[in-house]
Amino acid sequence: KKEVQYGPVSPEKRTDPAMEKWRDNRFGQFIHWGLYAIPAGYWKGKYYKGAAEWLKSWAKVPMNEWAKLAEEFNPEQYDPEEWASMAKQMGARYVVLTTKHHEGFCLWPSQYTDFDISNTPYQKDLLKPFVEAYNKAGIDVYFYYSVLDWYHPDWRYALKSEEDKQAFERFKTFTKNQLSELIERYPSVKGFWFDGTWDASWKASGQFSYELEKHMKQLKPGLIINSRMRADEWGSRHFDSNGQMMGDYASGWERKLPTDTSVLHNDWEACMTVPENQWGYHKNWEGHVKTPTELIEMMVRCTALSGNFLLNFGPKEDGSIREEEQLLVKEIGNWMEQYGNAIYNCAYAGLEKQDWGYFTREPGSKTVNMVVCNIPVNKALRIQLPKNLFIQHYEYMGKPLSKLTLEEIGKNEYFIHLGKVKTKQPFVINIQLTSEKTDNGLYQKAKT
Ligand SMILES: C[C@@H]1N[C@@H](C(=O)NCc2ccccc2)[C@H](O)[C@@H]1O
Repeated sequence: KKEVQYGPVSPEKRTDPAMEKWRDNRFGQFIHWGLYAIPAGYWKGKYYKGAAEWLKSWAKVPMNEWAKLAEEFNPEQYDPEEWASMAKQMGARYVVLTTKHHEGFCLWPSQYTDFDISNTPYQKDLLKPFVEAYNKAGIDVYFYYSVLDWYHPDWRYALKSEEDKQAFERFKTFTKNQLSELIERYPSVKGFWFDGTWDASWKASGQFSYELEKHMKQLKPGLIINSRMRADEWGSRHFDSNGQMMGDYASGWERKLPTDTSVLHNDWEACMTVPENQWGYHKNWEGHVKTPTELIEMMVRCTALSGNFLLNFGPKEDGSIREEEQLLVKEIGNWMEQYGNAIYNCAYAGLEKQDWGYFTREPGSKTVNMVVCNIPVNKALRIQLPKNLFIQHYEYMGKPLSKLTLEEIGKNEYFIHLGKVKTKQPFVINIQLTSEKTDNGLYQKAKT
């Protein structure tokens, strides 16, 4: 065991209402919006296949040239009410918006930099109407904030000299000032999604990130901060040198999902792109674009392992939403309308995973949701229950797709026979579990 002075600020599994709401939300909308949406993956007529919000890096654009984009930023079609209504239609219960990405451009008028929305043709604060619109829609607002800042003269990747250290001290003060400003200007914000914290300079600032987390939580009690914000004084990130999570949920799951129950120890969230790797708007998506069904299945997998799923949108420079993303709003929204109760407030059900899909359960409920993503060729869904549990009842959630029958095939082992079922989307079957072996559903057919 190492002596860690600047490790966790809050307990690993907070039980306060704000954190309980974070867990209950389960499904969030990520929004990456900034100057990078203007070039949208192209620079001087050349196509860059890398992530569009990193175009400055791929095209090796000097900052004074990149910063000129601010002179063009004028999103006439920006309508946060429309964005909020789409998010609500999709069934997202929280949103995470990039207030400042690695480029350093701020969507709000910050008193600590001139590289912000006030120095664009648009001029007005983009954040205030966004927060109001989403809160009005009943959606919790979180701010993404990149520590890494390509614009700020005092940013340093590493602290190699006394000059570096002095510059980075100024940068840390700037960072603390901006974060305090965001909390003071937008007090209904529920939390922060930190990014851009992988460089040596931040890994050498464990005590600072510890004190910054404390400071922010003093400014706003209940604030929720992701593990990616933190390093400890030994340079360990997300988890301190003794393996204790720092921050309120593990946020290392970027474009990848966990595959086993080892994640259950902490709250966690996976963030996901629709194409293989684009967060900011790119004019031409290359390669595989995930279908609504694929994304629904990812969301279900997260819920089944007690985690949140954060699906990314990249609005265009004018504030409009691309076709592919509008389709997701509609398709995922339809699914959530029917089956959202298998996601919201739900978590790991404690049952052995089966090939046909996922179990989810609202903690404490007798009802287990079986989310079927792969219908077996024998049309039978295998269930293996712990020895003291039996199936008391079973039925489709929502619209019945066929006549279900239950067969006991072994010790606490069952098949639910689907019969003839035709569907294009995952569907849900609810089972009621009981601990006494009464008419455990087997005799259900006898009643009808
Ligand atoms: C949430 C995403 N994180 C940003 C990113 O830079 N990811 C790439 C990356 C991930 C891990 C280590 C270094 C770089 C992307 O631009 C998105 O904002």
